[in-house]
Amino acid sequence: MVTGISGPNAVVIAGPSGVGKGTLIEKLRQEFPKLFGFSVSHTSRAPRAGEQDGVHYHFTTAEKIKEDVAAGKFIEHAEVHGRHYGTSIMAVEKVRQLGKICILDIDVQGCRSARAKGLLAKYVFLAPPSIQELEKRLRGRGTESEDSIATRLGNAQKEIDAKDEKGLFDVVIVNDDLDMAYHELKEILQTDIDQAAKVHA
Ligand SMILES: Nc1ncnc2c1ncn2[C@@H]1O[C@H](COP(=O)(O)OP(=O)(O)OP(=O)(O)O)[C@@H](O)[C@H]1O
Repeated sequence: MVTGISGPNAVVIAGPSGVGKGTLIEKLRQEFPKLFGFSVSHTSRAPRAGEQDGVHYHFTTAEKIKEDVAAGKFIEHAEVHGRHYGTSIMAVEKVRQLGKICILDIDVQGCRSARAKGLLAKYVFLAPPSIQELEKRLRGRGTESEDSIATRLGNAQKEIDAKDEKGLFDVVIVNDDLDMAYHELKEILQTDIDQAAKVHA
């Protein structure tokens, strides 16, 4: 259970790849540069040139991450090519202590885990107007291979089905018109934005 009493709650944004999570997060950060922050993840991979411990990542060992995951200290974790990554409850709590709204861009499984850990947050699901439009956005972004687009679309329906899971999301926003979706997102976060704005006035 996250116990921080001061500072705004976090915001969890989930939704299929290509729906526009990054785009909306960027809009929030541009409009409110001081009010939003990201948690620093843990990783067992070695730092790259210029990467600072505690800034870009908390660099640690696979054993320590596994131990902390077992102890329930992580909201989500994954092993990718033998390297461990994860978001600790403490890392999210640190952002709150700075008076900022911590943005978590995580998948549905990560949301379930965050809920189970009692992470205080607004849980937002971002849905595409249709699968066809999602495909169009993934292609339009120009970052994915055909294989990658197929994988992402294959995963999308399962993610979208989770939007109605009882007790998981506080709100579902359909990202059809970008400005309207952004307006809805800000409305959901208004209390937290006001709280963070007081700290950073
Ligand atoms: N409302 C919208 N209408 C049309 N295009 C949009 C809209 N929102 C986002 N896009 C475009 O769709 C593409 C995918 O958006 P974005 O990269 O933000 O998705 P994402 O959910 O963050 O994906 P990923 O999970 O793969 O990082 C981008 O090219 C973006 O400009």
